[in-house]
Amino acid sequence: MVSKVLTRAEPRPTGSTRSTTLRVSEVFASIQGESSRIGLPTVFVRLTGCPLRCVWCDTEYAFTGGRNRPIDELVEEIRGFGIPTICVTGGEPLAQKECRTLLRTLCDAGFSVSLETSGALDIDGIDARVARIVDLKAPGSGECERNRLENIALLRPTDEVKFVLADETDYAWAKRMIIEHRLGERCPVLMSPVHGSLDPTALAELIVQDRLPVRFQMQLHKILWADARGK
Ligand SMILES: C[S@@+](CC[C@H](N)C(=O)[O-])C[C@H]1O[C@@H](n2cnc3c(N)ncnc32)[C@H](O)[C@@H]1O
Ligand SMILES: Nc1nc2[nH]cc(C(=O)O)c2c(=O)[nH]1
Ligand code: SF4
Ligand SMILES: [Mg+2]
Repeated sequence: MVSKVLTRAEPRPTGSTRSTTLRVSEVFASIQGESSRIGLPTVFVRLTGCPLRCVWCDTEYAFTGGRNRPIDELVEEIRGFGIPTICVTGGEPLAQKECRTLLRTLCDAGFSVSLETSGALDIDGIDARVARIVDLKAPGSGECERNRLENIALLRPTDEVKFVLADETDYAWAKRMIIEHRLGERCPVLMSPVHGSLDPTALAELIVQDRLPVRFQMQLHKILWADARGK
């Protein structure tokens, strides 16, 4: 039998994840509370930092802090949960350019990966195996002018567009966006009330009344665990 003899260290593959780090706020297992994956046991990777300031953001603690973590160490921790479904979120995950390396590495490792992103950054070039959940920020968020409308043309059927609505003015805006950009023809469209702001029943009634081709959602984890961190 011929065995391979190593006489010197093998060169590292380019794009090594050993030296590549990401600033990470938290890693935890929970039930997916949003998107079409709602209800699935999921490992969440929350990256630190966000260039937006949505007035109703429920994750302000992720704007700062966290710690720098090598991607390979992060993937090992994720593997340790024994859950095949991963959600990379933040903060705004795409604000760190190495987020794309993490997404690819997780896909290569066989995980089913989704990404929660604000829609303010370029979603081009992200590994095609990732389900991109792209928010379109309504006026009530205070960040509407940050929407990167070029992202719409990049959406695939495996992605999702999401509207988080604070009031009926936001709803009317979202309805116009869906019609104007024919969003329903590109991918599933989600609509949620801002937690504690727009009455969920009122939103549900509007959707039925207008026959909107969207999926209504409420954040399942808040029904289960209120505003607990790491849930
Ligand atoms: C915390 S953000 C992180 C990912 C990315 N920055 C974004 O905005 O999509 C994750 C999701 O939570 C939603 N979210 C944040 N605060 C919320 C609230 N008070 N009520 C309902 N959804 C909220 C966001 O709209 C987004 O879809
Ligand atoms: N359970 C649970 N599901 C979620 N889906 C998306 C979340 C997020 O913060 O991006 C989230 C979250 O924070 N918790
Ligand atoms: S983009 Fe996401 S993380 Fe950033 S402020 Fe808005 S909801 Fe919060
Ligand atoms: Mg959350």
